[in-house]
Amino acid sequence: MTPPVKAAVFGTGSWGTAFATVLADAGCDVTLWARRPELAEAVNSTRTNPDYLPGVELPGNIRATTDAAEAADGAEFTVLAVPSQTLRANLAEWTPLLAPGTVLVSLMKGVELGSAMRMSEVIEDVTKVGDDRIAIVTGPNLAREIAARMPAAAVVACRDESVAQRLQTACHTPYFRPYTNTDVIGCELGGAVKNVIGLAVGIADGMGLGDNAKGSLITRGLAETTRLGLAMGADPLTFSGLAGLGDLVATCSSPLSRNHTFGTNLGKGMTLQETIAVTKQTAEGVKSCESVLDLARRHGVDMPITETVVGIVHEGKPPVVALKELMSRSAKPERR
Ligand SMILES: NC(=O)c1ccc[n+]([C@@H]2O[C@H](COP(=O)([O-])OP(=O)(O)OC[C@H]3O[C@@H](n4cnc5c(N)ncnc54)[C@H](O)[C@@H]3O)[C@@H](O)[C@H]2O)c1
Ligand SMILES: O=P(O)(O)OC[C@H](O)CO
Repeated sequence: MTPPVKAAVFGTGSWGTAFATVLADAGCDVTLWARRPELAEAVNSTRTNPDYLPGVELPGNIRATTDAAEAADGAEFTVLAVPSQTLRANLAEWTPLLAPGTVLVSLMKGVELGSAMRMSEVIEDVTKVGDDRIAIVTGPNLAREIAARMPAAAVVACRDESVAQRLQTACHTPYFRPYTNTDVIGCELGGAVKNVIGLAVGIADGMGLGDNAKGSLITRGLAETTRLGLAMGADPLTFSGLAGLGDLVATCSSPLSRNHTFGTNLGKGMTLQETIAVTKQTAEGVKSCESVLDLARRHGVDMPITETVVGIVHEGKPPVVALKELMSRSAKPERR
């Protein structure tokens, strides 16, 4: 009998823990790295993650540790599930510990501030591992639903399709259906920009603007994501798939989305500081809206919804003023 695939998951937050559950349910032997000893201890002794996924029973083949070397040892897949803006510093510590030949897997949906790098680019930059050994997982995957074993499809993307297929097998369960893709740029952009559009839709919901506004923002949000993707060499078809439309719909319609909820609070009139204070987990779009706009400018792409979100979140623009500006932009054909 072949031994189980060994996977390490760095990050014991909502998605790290939920994806560890997927891997374990698919038969992998999973080691979960946690920052805090009390959380690692709680995972091992109660088989739950009381801080991030209370009430969800974790499989027996997940073991938590705060020892990064122990987690990384022998892992065929090294999964990274930390906030996008801390990844570079985290990886600098973990790189010497990585198992030889391991495939690095990003679960993150953000763009680095300053460098405007996608997460796979940060991973390549820090570890010097080739892009044929860097994969991403993305799609409509709200952690709490996945942890409850509710059905979802996902995308596993890697430039090397055979690596994507290995990862697909390692995380395929009766409730989690991963599809492979080799368009890493498109898949990563879909995941990062949908958080920004999720903020915009949340703001509109909080302002009570209705479902036509929501449908319009989702569609025009996808249009500006696709424009950026095209300028960066992505396959435009990726954006009508799970990493694009699929994730946008889930994020923009679910109260479980942190980005959507963050936007809703702003739209209802909370200040940025008040909204941050009530947000306990990572809402990537809050920081990545600036790096996505940076990317758009570097590529000469117009992204009015992203620009509007940056205006509201980082420049103190009142949502009603931002709405008026967005609606009074010059008239144009839909496909431009
Ligand atoms: N939660 C979801 O439904 C979901 C689904 C798909 C993708 N994602 C993406 O996965 C990534 C992680 O999200 P999450 O939901 O697990 O976030 P989370 O806020 O639930 O957990 C973040 C984890 O990172 C750790 N962390 C925070 N600061 C750190 C630091 N400086 N160094 C090391 N670790 C640190 C926290 O302790 C926690 O374990 C994000 O990019 C998010 O967009 C989340
Ligand atoms: O909670 P959010 O807004 O980070 O969204 C979670 C996932 O990315 C949805 O696919």
